[in-house]
Amino acid sequence: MTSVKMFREESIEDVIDGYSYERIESISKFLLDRTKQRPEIGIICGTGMGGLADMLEDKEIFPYKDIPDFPVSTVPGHSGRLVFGNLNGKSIICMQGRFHVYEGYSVWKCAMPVRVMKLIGVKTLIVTNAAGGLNRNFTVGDIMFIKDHINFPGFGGDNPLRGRNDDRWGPRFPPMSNAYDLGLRQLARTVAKELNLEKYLQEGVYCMLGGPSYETVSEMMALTLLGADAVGMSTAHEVIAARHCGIRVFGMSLITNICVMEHDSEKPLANHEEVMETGNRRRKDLEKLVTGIIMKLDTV
Ligand SMILES: O=P(O)(O)O[C@@H]1C[C@H](O)[C@@H](CO)O1
Ligand SMILES: Nc1nc2[nH]cnc2c(=O)[nH]1
Repeated sequence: MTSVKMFREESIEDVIDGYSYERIESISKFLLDRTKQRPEIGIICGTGMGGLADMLEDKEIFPYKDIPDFPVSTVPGHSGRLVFGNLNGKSIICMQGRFHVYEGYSVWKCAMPVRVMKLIGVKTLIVTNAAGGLNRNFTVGDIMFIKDHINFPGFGGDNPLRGRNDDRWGPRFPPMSNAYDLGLRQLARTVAKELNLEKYLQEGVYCMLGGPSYETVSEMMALTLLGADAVGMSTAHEVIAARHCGIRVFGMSLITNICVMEHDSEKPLANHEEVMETGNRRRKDLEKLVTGIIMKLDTV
C-alpha cells in the first residue's frame, strides 16, 4: 500500500505540478530578462564536446546553479552552464552540459531545458553526444549523423512526455517519424563534404539506454539485432521533447569507442576517460561541422 501511495504522490507533484508550463515560462523569463540574445538555434553539447559552446562570441554565461529551478550537472565532461552567444552573427543558446537519467534525474527533468529553449524562441536544435559504435564498419572518431533513435527507456514507459499533457507544448500523442529532420541531414552531408570530413562520416540509428553501466557483450549483441548502430545514455528524451513542441532536430554522435562484442575478450572496454579524450581530439572537426551547418541553416 505504502509504495503505491508514494508512487502516486511523486507523480502528481513532480510530473503534473512540478514543471508546469508556467514554471518553465518563469525559467525562460529569468534568462530573457538577463540577456539581449534572442536565439532561434539551440545546441546541446555531448560529453567532451563543450568546445562547441566555447567557440561562441560575445558569450553570456549562466551556470546552472544560478538559474532558479534548474538541475545541476554532475558528470565530468559536462560544465553545467547555459551559454548564449553569436556564431558568425547568428544568435545561439548552448547547453554546455546536459542531464542524464543515471544522475538521478527523472527523464522529463533531463529534457526540461529543451522546453526552456522553446519558450526562448528556439526553432532548430542541434544535439550531440558521445556514443559507443556497434556497427562493425565504424571506427573511433567517426561522426554519425543520427537518422533515427531507439528510446529504450521508453519501452518501459519512461518517456519525457509521461504525465498530464499540456497542449500548449504539443499533442498528447506526437508522431516520431522523421524526428531527425531529413533536410538538415542532407545539409549536414553537404557541409561535411565541403570540409573534407566525408571519410569520418556515418549515418545510423542511436539507441539510448539509461546507464551508467556500459553494456554487457550480450546487451550489445541484442542492440545490434534491434538495428542500433551506436549506443549512448542521452539524446532520445531531448529529441522527443523537442519534436513534441515543434522544434526541428539535427543530431550527431561522435563514436568515442567501439563496442567489443566478443565474450571473454582481452580487448579494452569502454571507459569515460577514453570517451572524453576522443571528444577533445575530434573537437576542431566537430566545431567546423556545426559552424558550417549553422551558417547554411536558412537554406533549408
Ligand atoms: O552526454 P553524452 O550522451 O554525450 O555522454 C555519454 C553517455 C555518458 O554520459 C557518458 C559515458 O562515457 O558519455
Ligand atoms: N551506453 C554507452 N554510452 C556511451 N557513451 C560513450 N560510449 C558509450 C558506450 O559504449 N555505451
